[in-house]
Amino acid sequence: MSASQKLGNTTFHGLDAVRLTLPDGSTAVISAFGAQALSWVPAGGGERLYLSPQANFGGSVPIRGGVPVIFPQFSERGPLPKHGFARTATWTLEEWREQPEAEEGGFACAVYSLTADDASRALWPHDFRAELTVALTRDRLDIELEVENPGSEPLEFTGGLHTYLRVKEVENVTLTGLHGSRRQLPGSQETKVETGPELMVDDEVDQVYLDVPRPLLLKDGRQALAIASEGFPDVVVWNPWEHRCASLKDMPANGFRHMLCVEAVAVGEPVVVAPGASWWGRQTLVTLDA
Ligand SMILES: O=P(O)(O)OC[C@H]1O[C@@H](O)[C@H](O)[C@@H](O)[C@@H]1O
Repeated sequence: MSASQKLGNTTFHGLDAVRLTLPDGSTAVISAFGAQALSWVPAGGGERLYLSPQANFGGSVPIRGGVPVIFPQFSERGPLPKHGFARTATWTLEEWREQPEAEEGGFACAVYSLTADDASRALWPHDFRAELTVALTRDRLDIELEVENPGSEPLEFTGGLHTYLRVKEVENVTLTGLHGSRRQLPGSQETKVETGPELMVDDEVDQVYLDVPRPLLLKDGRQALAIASEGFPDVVVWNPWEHRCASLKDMPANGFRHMLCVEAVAVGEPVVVAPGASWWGRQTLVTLDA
């Protein structure tokens, strides 16, 4: 099955989207707007991505939740709009496939592309081709960003996958695997080694961890998630907590209780892609539920 001219096989809150389904009942939904995964439900389980009930699906502002693609600038660390322009661009759907007969319960994927155009060049005067692939297999979601440099100068960017994980109650969650990594202090280049054996969230957290060995493990009661990554050296952990959440128009007042962003990013050092070369980074989520 291929979608040639269409932007998906369904709509989601009015946006063109692809819904991937496996024979075991696992599903994922990805919108062409932002090439953003908006839902992932492994077989027999519940939703694992947080999508704000007040998210704006108008197609011009970022969607609060799922897995926004941050490119070519992380946050406000440069002159571009916050988190770059890829999350507010409509990507081209190159292909979607469902292979229910594939080994180990089937395979499904959707592939999107985004290339430089007049609008992107006005902000960022570079040629590029980005490809975002979302692959669904049993118990597992892989999201991969590939960036090609068709230009004649090196291409430099920061960015990543801003994954909003759904949790039952954030104060009861533990994130393991950051111990020993360097944590960048807010607003500075200084770093401190993380000494805690696991991260617990009981206040606003907005931290960049540099060169983090993977996988990480997120435990949420009887649910657990392994968070692996290749190509993205750094991790951002973000929860706005009560006060900042109240200032976000597209989050309900208690939204912060049900989400934790564990982002696979390249932030400490920009990615540099040589002319004619390409780079890729991937985040893999695997359910390990009891
Ligand atoms: O509200 P936005 O633009 O989606 O950003 C959300 C958060 O994204 C995180 O990645 C940043 O570290 C935070 O500083 C930021 O607040």
